[in-house]
Amino acid sequence: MKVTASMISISSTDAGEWWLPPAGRIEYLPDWIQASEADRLYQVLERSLDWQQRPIKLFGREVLQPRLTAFHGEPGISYAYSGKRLSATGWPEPLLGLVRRLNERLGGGFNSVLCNLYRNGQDSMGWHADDEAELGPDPLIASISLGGRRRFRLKARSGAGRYQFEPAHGSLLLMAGDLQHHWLHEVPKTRQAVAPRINLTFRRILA
Ligand SMILES: O=C(O)CCC(=O)C(=O)O
Ligand SMILES: [Fe+2]
Repeated sequence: MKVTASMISISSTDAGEWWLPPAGRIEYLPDWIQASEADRLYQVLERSLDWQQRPIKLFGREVLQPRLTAFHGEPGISYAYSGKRLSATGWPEPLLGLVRRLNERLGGGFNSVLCNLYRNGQDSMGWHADDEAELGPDPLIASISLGGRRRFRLKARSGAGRYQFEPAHGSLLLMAGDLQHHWLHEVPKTRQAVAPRINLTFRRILA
């Protein structure tokens, strides 16, 4: 981990757990999925999920999200996201294997996954916290990255700190504790040539 004045860069090969002051925990596991399995997963997911560029409400206006998304999970689970409600219809095969493994190893009770496909450097996700009421007060979010490397940044709501790193192909990032109360995260646009990236954020949506 490289520390500069206001920015902490976590090397993407460093496995570890960090407590972010004043509160919140992240844990990064670069080799959660073996490279050959991660390659296969990327290809299957890119080909088989129903990727769509969905509209969101931004300052009262409808605009298209700058990325493609898909939502899956136990039938009946739905998720209100940026003014839209997404409904799950079940687990396609490759996602079922992943959620079972996460639930066995982490006990997170994950019942849904929001899938993001960043087609190029112009696709992005703006500053936000995963703090919807239906995730409960201190959600555990399990975020798997596949494909190209993109910058993932965290900034304290108080302005007191920033972290950034580039989650590796096949890596798992956990966001836990009261992280979402004190920190925002984003995947910024970049002018660099970057390969497409899939990110899967597994969540437990409370009834
Ligand atoms: O693509 C990422 O790494 C972040 C995704 C994310 O923050 C989300 O889906 O809420
Ligand atoms: Fe998020």
